[in-house]
Amino acid sequence: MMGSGKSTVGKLLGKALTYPLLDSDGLIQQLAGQSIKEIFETEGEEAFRDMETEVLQQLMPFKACVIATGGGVVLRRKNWGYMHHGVVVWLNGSPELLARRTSRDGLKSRPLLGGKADQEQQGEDAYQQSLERLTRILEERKHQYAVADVMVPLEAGPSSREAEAGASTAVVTYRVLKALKERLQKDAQEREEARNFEIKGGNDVPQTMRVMPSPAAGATQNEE
Ligand SMILES: Nc1ncnc2c1ncn2[C@@H]1O[C@H](COP(=O)(O)OP(=O)(O)OP(=O)(O)O)[C@@H](O)[C@H]1O
Ligand SMILES: O=C(O)C1=C[C@@H](O)[C@@H](O)[C@H](O)C1
Repeated sequence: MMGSGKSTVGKLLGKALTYPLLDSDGLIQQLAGQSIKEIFETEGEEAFRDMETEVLQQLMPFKACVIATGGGVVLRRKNWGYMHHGVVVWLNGSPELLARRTSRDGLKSRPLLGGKADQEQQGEDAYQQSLERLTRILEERKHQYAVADVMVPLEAGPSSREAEAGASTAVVTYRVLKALKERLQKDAQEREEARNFEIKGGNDVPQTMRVMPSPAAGATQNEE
């Protein structure tokens, strides 16, 4: 989602893993020679989504890297085919937290939050507008985000002094690393268990697994 910290956390995660960070929004802007806001305005959202899918496809063969995708990448089934080549992380923050961050940054560069190109909105109005849109978008997408391999909450503990801003980037990055490790260990364990299956019941092939003559063959025999 917008403002969840994909670029910020992605950078720190890349450092911790010594992997490069590839940012799909950044690559689209470089290739198009336009900002995301301009692409939405001149070519429309569908054209932007096509570019996003194209960039994702190009990034698919890369291994040992962190990819920060745009938040709308979950919308196309085809994109999941590409994303499942890696481990997909959902940075899950409340609309209130995301609205605080995006409205503080200004909405100008975020077309889906209704930023106006000619006028920067900040303060309470920008917060309310951002909150309303983020709440709707998250509601629409939450089932798609839930397909991610790993979900990491962005909220800080209730007693924390950071409650308003959410957990710090360092804490979120630590949570991502921990969740990734647990997920990869669980996958490895499941693979190991699947490999060690046992065949019970001696050498006899169960009735249900025997190769039976096809009904068509039977019909031919009866006709003779
Ligand atoms: N853990 C954090 N604590 C406080 N502020 C944060 C944290 N993570 C990100 N931010 C701030 O939130 C804003 C959005 O972060 P960032 O640009 O990394 O998000 P994004 O998910 O890449 O956003 P978008 O998809 O809209 O480009 C930035 O101002 C960033 O400094
Ligand atoms: O959530 C979204 O649909 C978007 C998120 C941003 O990263 C950009 O990819 C773009 O503004 C759209």
